[in-house]
Amino acid sequence: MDLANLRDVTFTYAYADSAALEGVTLHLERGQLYGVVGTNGSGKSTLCSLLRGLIPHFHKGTVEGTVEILGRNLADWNPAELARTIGCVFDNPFTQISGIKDTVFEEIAFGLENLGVSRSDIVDRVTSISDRLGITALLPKNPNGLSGGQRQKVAFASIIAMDAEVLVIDEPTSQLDPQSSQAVFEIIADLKDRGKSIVLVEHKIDLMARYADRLVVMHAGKVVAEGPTREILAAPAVDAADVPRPEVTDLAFALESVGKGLGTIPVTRPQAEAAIAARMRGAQVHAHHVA
Ligand SMILES: Nc1ncnc2c1ncn2[C@@H]1O[C@H](COP(=O)(O)OP(=O)(O)OP(=O)(O)O)[C@@H](O)[C@H]1O
Repeated sequence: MDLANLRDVTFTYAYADSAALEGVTLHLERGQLYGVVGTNGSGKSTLCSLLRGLIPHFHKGTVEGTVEILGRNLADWNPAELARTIGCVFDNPFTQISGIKDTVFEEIAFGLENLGVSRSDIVDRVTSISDRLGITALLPKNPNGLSGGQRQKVAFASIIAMDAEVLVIDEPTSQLDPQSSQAVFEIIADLKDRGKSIVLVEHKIDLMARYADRLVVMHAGKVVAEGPTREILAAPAVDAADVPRPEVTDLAFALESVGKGLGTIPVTRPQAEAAIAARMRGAQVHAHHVA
């Protein structure tokens, strides 16, 4: 069964003059980490809201076309059941924190209590995710006194702790420092390795290049490309959508344009290092033959 099938979907928010999604046809499989990239306003968050069923129940507007989530038409899902099946981290951590809990621990535990998880399981899950995110020291604190980045980690931890089958994650690292961003990506990659299906919106292209299995490229409400990350980052659709490439990819293209190509287009630093090492070995062998 597929994660999602969208066929010719157009969505216009109530009172908006133009469509936020336009003629989107997209097939998402389970067990993959999909990265969604595109400039501001290209429709990434709207796509997340649709996959999570917030459109059209919460965000009003007109949906045309067909949306199937886990083999079931979106309209046939019970919203509460969909919420349990698909965990969603929103791009604004300020709206995701409940504001009714006195400690970070209770904030992260909140969703688990609603699911009826036992107290000992709650303690295990909250301590384990907090440890991985480096927020153990925050657990006794009041959530209202946290910095933006700390809030973002708590919002992320609250959703991850719930262990949903599918995760839709919108810009989880927008307020995080580089080490914390990396930790968040590693947690997401581990979840994928444990069989979860993940749709992740993120602007940090180097992290996307390293961790996403496949990329969905959006531009002006349309999906303009979808495919394996390395292939997509080398494709012209990325330029047309104004999405930046990783620096190592730009560098490889620049070398190619002056006739000194690496013979491959890397999208991560380890790939670039391997390509350069192979090129240097080739040059040494050549020099040896010439001598
Ligand atoms: N609640 C809303 N009501 C009306 N229009 C909206 C609403 N939310 C988003 N839009 C519009 O829909 C379009 C797509 O917005 P969306 O938030 O999906 O883009 P995005 O790619 O997630 O952008 P960003 O990178 O800035 O988060 C934009 O033109 C935006 O102005």
